[in-house]
Amino acid sequence: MEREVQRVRQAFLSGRSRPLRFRLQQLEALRRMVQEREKDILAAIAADLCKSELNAYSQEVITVLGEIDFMLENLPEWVTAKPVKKNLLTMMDEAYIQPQPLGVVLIIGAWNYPFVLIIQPLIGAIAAGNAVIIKPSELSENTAKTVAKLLPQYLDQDLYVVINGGVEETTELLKQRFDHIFYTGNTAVGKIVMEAAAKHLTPVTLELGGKSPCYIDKDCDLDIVCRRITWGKYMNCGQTCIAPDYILCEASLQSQIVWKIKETVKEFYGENIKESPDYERIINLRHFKRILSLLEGQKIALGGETDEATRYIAPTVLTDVDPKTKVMQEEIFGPVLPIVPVKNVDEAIDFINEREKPLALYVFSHNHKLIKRMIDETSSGGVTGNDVIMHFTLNSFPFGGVGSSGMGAYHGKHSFDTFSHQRPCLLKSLKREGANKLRYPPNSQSKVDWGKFFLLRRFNKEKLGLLVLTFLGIVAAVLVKAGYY
Ligand SMILES: NC(=O)c1ccc[n+]([C@@H]2O[C@H](COP(=O)([O-])OP(=O)(O)OC[C@H]3O[C@@H](n4cnc5c(N)ncnc54)[C@H](O)[C@@H]3O)[C@@H](O)[C@H]2O)c1
Ligand SMILES: CC(C)=CCC/C(C)=C/CC/C(C)=C/C=O
Repeated sequence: MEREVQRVRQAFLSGRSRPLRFRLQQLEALRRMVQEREKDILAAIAADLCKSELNAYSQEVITVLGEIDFMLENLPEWVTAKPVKKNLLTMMDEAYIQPQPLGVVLIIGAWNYPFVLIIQPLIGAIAAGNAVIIKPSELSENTAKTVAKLLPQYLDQDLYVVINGGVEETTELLKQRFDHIFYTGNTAVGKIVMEAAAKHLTPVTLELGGKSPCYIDKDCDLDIVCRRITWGKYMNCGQTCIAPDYILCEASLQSQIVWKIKETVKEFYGENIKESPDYERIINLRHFKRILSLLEGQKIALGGETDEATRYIAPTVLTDVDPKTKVMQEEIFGPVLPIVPVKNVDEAIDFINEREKPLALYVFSHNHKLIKRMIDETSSGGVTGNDVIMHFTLNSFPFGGVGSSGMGAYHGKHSFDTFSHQRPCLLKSLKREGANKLRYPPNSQSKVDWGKFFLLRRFNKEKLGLLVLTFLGIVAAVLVKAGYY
């Protein structure tokens, strides 16, 4: 492991990942890989998650292709140095911010969207000029193997390396020194990753999970609300980090919500859900049993049918759920939707704020003010009003959690920034030493006064004013040089 990381570091130190042209070439090669090997990629995802190729394409491949195109279009602008505002002391100097790669980045992926969750951060890391080690999830082993086979056929083999393995290999990997670790997965392992990173003072991005609430106001169109929630909750069989985890609403809305979700489930997946190509399965038996245990003692208003042999759990809704029960204590990550009755929006806001900060928050209402209030008075990684999931699709948004749902963010320019160091560069001349004397010892009251003038005074930005100030600066420099101070 150590040798492998060392090999990638040597490749980074060769400097070849840095030129813009190289980054663009690698991103184009990655796009070619996705386009030419689409069938292999879709087959692998399908095998891992019992997902139709159409769904794998729309949920994972489109996102990746969109992200690559966005990078190719914008990267030339992002990599250029950006001049910054100057003060009177640096007026004649060159001051700019130069984004630079961090070095060797480790990307650890999760199994539930096994392709996009490693390739989307990879795109950002390549765009920012880094070398990358990718550790896909061992639970989605078909995608892990496919990515390990395909990447070296298209990308630089020393700069971008896939290492497959489970807990043992990841633990070994985490002992190595990286310049950034980007981890996607559960919060408990997030803490392990952060602890390992702390040993080398390595910065981390943690894309974690949580219980994302969904508040339904009585002033809304329940048909549309329930269709959107059904889509977001049961997509990927509920195994989506930003799926609505539970519903908060007035008790009287529950029966209508159950009825409308039932109708929508029929519309989406037909009479025999097990035969629908659009309904996936639970990733493994451990998760299957974990999800079943959440149903114990609950009032099942819809679904509840299961089949252990195929790890099938029907789209399920629970009503009148007691917040103290197990289903409300952990992220569900399966097709089970509890409804917790609350009296009103005030109680919903308190309910959300009494718990860990979620990765996403959803609120449905015709009342725009109520939506704004919910946003103002709560915290979550992201929010979508009157829909679910959709904030994920906008790459102008930073995607990430807050508090226990994660730290840092990515997508589009945010990925580029995450994997870059914004290096401040000030280039002075060895001339104009007169003005510099102001800061050299021995100090004096008049030097302090000039220092205050140069550094603390706020001026309006009119050009004329600046000219006057520059003139004053020159006079001060001349006076200092001539020894008047
Ligand atoms: N925020 C996001 O973008 C996002 C996306 C997907 C999933 N998630 C969250 O991830 C969770 C589901 O994923 P998961 O954690 O079951 O995925 P997982 O089991 O695939 O684990 C994630 C990664 O952590 C590694 N890992 C597991 N145990 C480890 C250990 N002890 N030490 C070191 N590494 C270890 C695995 O090898 C894997 O690569 C949910 O909580 C979900 O909300 C978040
Ligand atoms: C809008 C469509 C068709 C797809 C969105 C795909 C999606 C929800 C991807 C999720 C990726 C992600 C961060 C998953 C977390 O578990």
